[in-house]
Amino acid sequence: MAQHTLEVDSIIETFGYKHLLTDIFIKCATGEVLGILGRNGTGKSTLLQIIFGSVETENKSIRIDGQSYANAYTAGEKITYLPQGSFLPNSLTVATVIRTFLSTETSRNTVSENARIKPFLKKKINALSGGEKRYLQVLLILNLPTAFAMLDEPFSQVEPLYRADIKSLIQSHKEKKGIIITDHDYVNLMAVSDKTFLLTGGALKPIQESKQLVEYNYLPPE
Ligand SMILES: Nc1ncnc2c1ncn2[C@@H]1O[C@H](COP(=O)(O)OP(=O)(O)OP(=O)(O)O)[C@@H](O)[C@H]1O
Repeated sequence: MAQHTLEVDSIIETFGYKHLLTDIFIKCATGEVLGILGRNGTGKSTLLQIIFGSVETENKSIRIDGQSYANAYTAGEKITYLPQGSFLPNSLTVATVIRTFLSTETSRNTVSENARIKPFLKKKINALSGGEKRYLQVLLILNLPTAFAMLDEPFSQVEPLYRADIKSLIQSHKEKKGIIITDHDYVNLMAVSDKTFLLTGGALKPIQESKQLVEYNYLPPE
């Protein structure tokens, strides 16, 4: 199996007087899931978009397999990003979306045959519930042939049984990818992540156990 490495550092992002990101260092390899927690507005989505290349920043260093990228999304099959909001066109059917989004027969079949998706193939996207849409999007993104996938709130709007499925999907796809996720569901995020970080004060702090989340004022005191 091909091994890939994503290295991120030297990111500086400031909005007005607000220093959002100042001290970021990420190293992610094939087979790893990195989880990023953080309070609302600490910059998690902005960080993922900077890595992807869809948000400009004052300074950054994004390297994949040692090569620097200004806009990693332009670099073919290197990296993909699940945004926080839906990217699915409402007027298309699920079957059409799968055909349009995925280019290989194998990946199309994998998604179409998924037990949760199969009953919806003829439905239009706007007829799916929020959680059904989220599940489909996670499945599409993970089935792209990229070396890295970044998932912004994959558990959002999703019922507990779907969350368990999404955790299994992430676990199975990490065999071939490096995966970075951010979410407010810290229990599922920590369960699926090999390494967890808390984004606070512009920096990523390594988290080994949930009591540190209380110390950093992310979780209320028990
Ligand atoms: N283009 C912009 N101009 C000014 N401020 C911005 C811009 N984009 C983001 N921000 C601010 O940067 C901060 C971080 O936003 P971001 O969406 O990255 O946070 P987040 O950690 O993902 O939050 P949440 O958990 O609520 O999704 C917010 O305070 C937001 O208002």
